[in-house]
Amino acid sequence: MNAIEMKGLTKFYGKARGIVGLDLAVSEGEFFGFIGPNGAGKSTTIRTLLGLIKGSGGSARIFGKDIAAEKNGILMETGYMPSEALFYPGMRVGEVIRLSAGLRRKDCAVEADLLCRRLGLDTSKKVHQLSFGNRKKVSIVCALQHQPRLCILDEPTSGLDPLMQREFFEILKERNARGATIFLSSHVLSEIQRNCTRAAIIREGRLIACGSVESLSKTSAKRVHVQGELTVSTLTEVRDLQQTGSGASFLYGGDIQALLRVLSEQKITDLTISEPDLEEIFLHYYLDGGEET
Ligand SMILES: Nc1ncnc2c1ncn2[C@@H]1O[C@H](COP(=O)(O)OP(=O)(O)OP(=O)(O)O)[C@@H](O)[C@H]1O
Repeated sequence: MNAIEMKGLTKFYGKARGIVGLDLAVSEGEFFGFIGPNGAGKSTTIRTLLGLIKGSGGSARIFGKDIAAEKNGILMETGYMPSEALFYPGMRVGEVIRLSAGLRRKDCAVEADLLCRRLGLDTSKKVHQLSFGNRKKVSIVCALQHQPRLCILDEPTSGLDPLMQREFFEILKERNARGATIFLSSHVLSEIQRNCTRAAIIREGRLIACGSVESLSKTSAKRVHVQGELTVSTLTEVRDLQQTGSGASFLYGGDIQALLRVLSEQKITDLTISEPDLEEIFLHYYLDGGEET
């Protein structure tokens, strides 16, 4: 069963583009990454998907239910963590967490306590006195305490220190191992590469790639490191050219024979051609125009 299904999902803010014609399906049990730079449309996608803002076209389903018709039922089995961590000022952390559990009409006290201990969150503090990172922890507890079937997390790790990020992903992996579907938006490609099995890339409101993290890394672009004197001006499809002390490094998306011909005519002493990592794939899709899906 698909945990998430979008067909032609579109949102315009007046005349301004939010997202256009998104087709995306995420199967139940997946750990899915949603990648895009600032303003690409990640939050708009998530908010439209959850019915928090009204779409301008297309449809969205969660566990087969139409978001427009069955919003309350869907929200009961979904945990949503927004990218901002905003709460009513003056409330204590424990009160915010209990209020959030109350919205689900569920006693989540045991799980909330466990999450707070794992994240090192002091429930007696007032939320407005917390740092951004600690407010993000409150959001995590609110999103996960009712042990939802689907966790939709919008840039969840921004503001968390590296130790907390590690603990957070441990928690998500445990949930995922128990069957929960994780849908996570991020700019941090290394965390998508480490944790997700599939991912989609969004650019200017449109999906430009979707597939296993492994297959996304296998685009035509290669990372080329060369030692020695190098001129690549005769080659097209060269991106992200960086001169290093003794050579150069660049992303190459063109014909490999043309590359080898150019390199063979130059005074190079060493050559490495490797698969780019997700960080570099992202550059390929954004600098190069990428490959449309
Ligand atoms: N309330 C709004 N009114 C008008 N335009 C909006 C509104 N919210 C978002 N947009 C526009 O929609 C587009 C997508 O924004 P969105 O916040 O979804 O991107 P994002 O990928 O989540 O970005 P970020 O990583 O910065 O959070 C942007 O061009 C943005 O300016």
